[in-house]
Amino acid sequence: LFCLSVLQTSCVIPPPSSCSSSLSFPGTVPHGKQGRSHSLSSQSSSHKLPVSRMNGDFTKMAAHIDHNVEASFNIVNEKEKDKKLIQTKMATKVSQWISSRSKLEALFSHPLYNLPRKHLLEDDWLLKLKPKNKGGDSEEEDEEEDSDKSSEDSEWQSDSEEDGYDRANWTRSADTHPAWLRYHLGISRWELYDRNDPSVAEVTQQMATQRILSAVQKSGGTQLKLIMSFPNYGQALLKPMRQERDAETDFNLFYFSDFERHNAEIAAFHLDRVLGFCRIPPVVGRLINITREIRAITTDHKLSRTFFTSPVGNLCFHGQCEYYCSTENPVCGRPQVLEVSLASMLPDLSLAPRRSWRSPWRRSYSRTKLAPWEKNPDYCDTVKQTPPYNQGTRLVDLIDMVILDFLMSNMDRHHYETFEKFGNDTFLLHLDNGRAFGRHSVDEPSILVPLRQCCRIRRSTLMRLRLLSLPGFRLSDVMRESLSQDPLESVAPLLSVQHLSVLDRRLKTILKAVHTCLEHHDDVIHDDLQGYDVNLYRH
Ligand SMILES: Nc1ncnc2c1ncn2[C@@H]1O[C@H](COP(=O)(O)OP(=O)(O)OP(=O)(O)O)[C@@H](O)[C@H]1O
Ligand SMILES: [Mn+2]
Repeated sequence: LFCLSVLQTSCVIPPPSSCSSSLSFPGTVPHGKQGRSHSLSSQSSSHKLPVSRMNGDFTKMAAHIDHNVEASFNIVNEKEKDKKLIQTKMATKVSQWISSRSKLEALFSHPLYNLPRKHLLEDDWLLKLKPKNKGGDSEEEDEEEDSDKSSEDSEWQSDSEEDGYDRANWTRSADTHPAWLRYHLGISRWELYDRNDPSVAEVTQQMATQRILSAVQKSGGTQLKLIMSFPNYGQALLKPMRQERDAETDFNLFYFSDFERHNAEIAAFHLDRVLGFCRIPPVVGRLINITREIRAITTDHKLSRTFFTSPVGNLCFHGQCEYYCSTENPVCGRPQVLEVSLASMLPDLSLAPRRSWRSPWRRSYSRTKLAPWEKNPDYCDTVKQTPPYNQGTRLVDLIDMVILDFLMSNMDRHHYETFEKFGNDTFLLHLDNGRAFGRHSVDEPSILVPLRQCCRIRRSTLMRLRLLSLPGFRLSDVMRESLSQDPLESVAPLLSVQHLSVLDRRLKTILKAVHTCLEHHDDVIHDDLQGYDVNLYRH
């Protein structure tokens, strides 16, 4: 294997892709980000057991149990009753062991979640470190340069330990970078992050625990959001808890007049990852102290002016924004403690501009008007001929997003974004999921309309959905397990049992819709597994 990037000083054999759209064409040399950023390892900290290991363990354990049962039988041969009792005990043990086996680990070890990675060229990375002024890029020179921090790396340095920020001595070497920077440097044309990149777990862990140094309101969008800053210069987008997490959206409310939910932002990140997309920035839950971690440190005067104590003595604020920023719609602590979601910030727009695309299936956002797709059953025929949906993977990317949205009942996907650098050949960012998981008692069939009208789906997506419908990988089970990693789970489950179980129901509906498509059309499958031995990916 060889390594192309001028940045790297050593090469590691690249691991397979952890996310869906980063498929390589068979026969190409895989070239992963681990080959580019030498401090990154392909081992995930949270998923240590590959399934083959677990299967091995299972066989060993089964053999051990068999042996024990046999031995026990010899001793208690004459006592039929005891024999039955032991048999029952052993059977219970085995079933307990099977049920305690991690379905999530098994899922992420499945070949469909470890497809070979697409061959990445320099232009397929969102960001790159500035090239050196001096010629040459040998390892020795890199080290030499790293030690000579006062010259070329000066712009990465900060001596300012005032205000609580860390002293930053970032060089070209990845191990001097904070986790958020390593995560940013890992963003590629086909995925926002690599599921196995340890920096992603580190970013999440740091957002949940690091000291908060600053909190200011984020402009743009309609609801209250804060940008929080951490000592290592990382930042996160905060959305507060505004209603009980299990409160169902009022049936008389339109989709555009509903509060955002912090738990929906968290659960959406997990769902997107479980579906194998990796298109939502890492999100984590946290309990914050409104006085200490917002009011006392904010330099945002517009925000400071909105704090007040409620009649029952809870500390509240409402900020200033287009909707719901009023004394009638406060964000309140108990009495000062508030549940929030923290989403890792994407690279600044000045470094990585993004393009916002209006969804062709956008709702009318009116109480009376219908959107064009609601009036014309053949609407997709037009979309299919309209750039950028007429070539590349844009249409099936949109269908992936529709599947995510139908599962979590998000009707608010009016726009999606892409990184401008990558033009039309890139993944779609699934930002803003705060209005998802609002109702569990009903499903929203209109969210699935693009799939029904277009009848197109990626083969890899369909196969992963089928996998998630099997008892061994059941979507609700892997989601419960994935969410259990979030710190807020210790307060209360992030998704109630009802919200979890509707995931399985909705998954069935999606598979039925695809089945109906397959019965009536012959170009339903976008074959992104062409050239692969599909049997390898069957279950
Ligand atoms: N993790 C992130 N990093 C950087 N920017 C982000 C992130 N998440 C969202 N944004 C940007 O902030 C804008 C507002 O965020 P978001 O859409 O979540 O808020 P909102 O109040 O729900 O907006 P709207 O009312 O328009 O739906 C988004 O359009 C997006 O460009
Ligand atoms: Mn929104």
